[in-house]
Amino acid sequence: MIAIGSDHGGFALKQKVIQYLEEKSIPYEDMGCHSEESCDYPVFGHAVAKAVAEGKCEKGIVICTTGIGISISANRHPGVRCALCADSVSAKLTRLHNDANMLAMGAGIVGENLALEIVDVFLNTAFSGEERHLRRVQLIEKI
Ligand SMILES: O=C(CO)[C@H](O)[C@H](O)[C@H](O)COP(=O)(O)O
Repeated sequence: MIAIGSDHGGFALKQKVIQYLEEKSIPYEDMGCHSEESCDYPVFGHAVAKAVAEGKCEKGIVICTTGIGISISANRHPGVRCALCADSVSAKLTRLHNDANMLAMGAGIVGENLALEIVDVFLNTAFSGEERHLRRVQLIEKI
């Protein structure tokens, strides 16, 4: 199950990502927002991160205008590793190396086609599991 959320700045792109998830028959939970009316990105960053941190959803996708505020919010949750990606190489490497469990994107930064490519790579790349990467991920959690 993928948790997905955005603020008003990411709403339109969130709907495109949802369309992609539906086309691929990937189950998801839309945690809002539900229109382009102005709202506050931390509300949705926290909601998606909570679902991931509690294990209710395997991964999360969050979108705001820059992707910055919503990723900062998500990364306050222990156990959440939210990667802000604007290219598919970063999306691949953050799965392989960081075992990122959340993806953040900026709707004002990436276009629709690139965003869907990033989502596709993020969801279809497994953590490498290599010892050095595992050790570093464990060190992230050990603050
Ligand atoms: O990018 C964002 C946070 O990092 C948000 O999506 C907002 O768009 C941004 O903070 C600007 O706020 P505004 O209310 O859309 O002017």
